Amino acid sequence: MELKEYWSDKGHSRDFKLIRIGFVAVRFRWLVTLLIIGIAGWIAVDWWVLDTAHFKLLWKVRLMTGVMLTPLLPLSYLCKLNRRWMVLSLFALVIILLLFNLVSLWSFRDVATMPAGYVAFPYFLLALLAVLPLPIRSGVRIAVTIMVAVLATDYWLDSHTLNNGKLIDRVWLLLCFSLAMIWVQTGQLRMLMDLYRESTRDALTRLMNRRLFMQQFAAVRHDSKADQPYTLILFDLDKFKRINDEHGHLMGDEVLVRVAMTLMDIFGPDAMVARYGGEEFIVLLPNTRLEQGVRKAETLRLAVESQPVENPLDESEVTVTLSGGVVEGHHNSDMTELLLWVDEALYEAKSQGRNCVVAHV
Ligand SMILES: Nc1nc2c(ncn2[C@@H]2O[C@H](COP(=O)(O)OP(=O)(O)OP(=O)(O)O)[C@@H](O)[C@H]2O)c(=O)[nH]1
Repeated sequence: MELKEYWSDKGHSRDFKLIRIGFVAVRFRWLVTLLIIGIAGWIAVDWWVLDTAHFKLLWKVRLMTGVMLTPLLPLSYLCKLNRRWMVLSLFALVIILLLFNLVSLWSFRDVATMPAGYVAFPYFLLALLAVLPLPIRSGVRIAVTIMVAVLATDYWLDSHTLNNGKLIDRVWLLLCFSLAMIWVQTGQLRMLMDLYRESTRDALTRLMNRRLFMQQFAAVRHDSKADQPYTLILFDLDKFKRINDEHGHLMGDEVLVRVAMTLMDIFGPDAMVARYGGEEFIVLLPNTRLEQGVRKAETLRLAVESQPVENPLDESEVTVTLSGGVVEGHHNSDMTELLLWVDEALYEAKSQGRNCVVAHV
């Protein structure tokens, strides 16, 4: 995992972004529910520990905060669909809670006599936000917003000076909590990413699996413009059963891994390469015409044929060949039909004696 994957979600795949946002939305909803209950429920503690005049002011502030937080519950369902909504909801949550903190601290007037539980709210908030699997950049933004707001509140309510021991203690403690929050958030992001990779990658070749490929295929088809065709190529290793039978399954596995690496080398990062089935590989080339797709498929076929695979056990070598079918798709093409046609083209290549590429026209 690269550092930039932790830093921001820019490099994340569209599919993973949606999954992460869905995950954040559910946790966000629970967080808001917990805060509404907790902030309103604390009225009982206020009644117990505060004098009547103070209590009469603070219970209204608590109820008002609960009311302001409530619209975030339905908003969390929109977050699931769109990153902007998620950012907006998180921002609204932090601002409402910082306002609550400001009014609650202001209501004490004399900061020196304030009970510890009330001063601890910003730390509690940082701890709660750690449950969200956010990239470091988002965590830093949240931490900076909370830190600036808390220090400004302190400055305004307390001594009106920045040269004050208590303020330095506050900064130090806020920094520690912020770092802990970012550390836990990144850990959650990493866990989510690992789980996602395990569920979308083929265990042997590390190519994307069929499930993810079909999602990506649907997305490319949906996004492609009328004048931007894409090409689908289906490859199948020739007489692969014989390799397994004559050289063992370990060698068969080695062949699959080597072919997967050659596929990645030839088609590059813009193509979507997946293991479609046992010894079948599928490639989607966005913004590519049929002739270009056929040329690329030929390049791959020649590369595989010219690179014998070494047996990891006895260092003998096996020459492998594959056949391919190619089809061109458009934004209004039917996915099932395209898959059927590419399969027919591959079948035709097998019928023509294997080790060749056939285009569906
Ligand atoms: N080693 C290994 N073999 C696999 C794997 N997945 C599928 N196979 C084998 O792939 C073989 C596919 O054989 P067939 O479908 O008969 O096709 P073929 O021998 O390639 O013949 P043609 O496709 O007609 O050229 C079977 O023997 C499967 O056991 C795998 O992950 N590892």
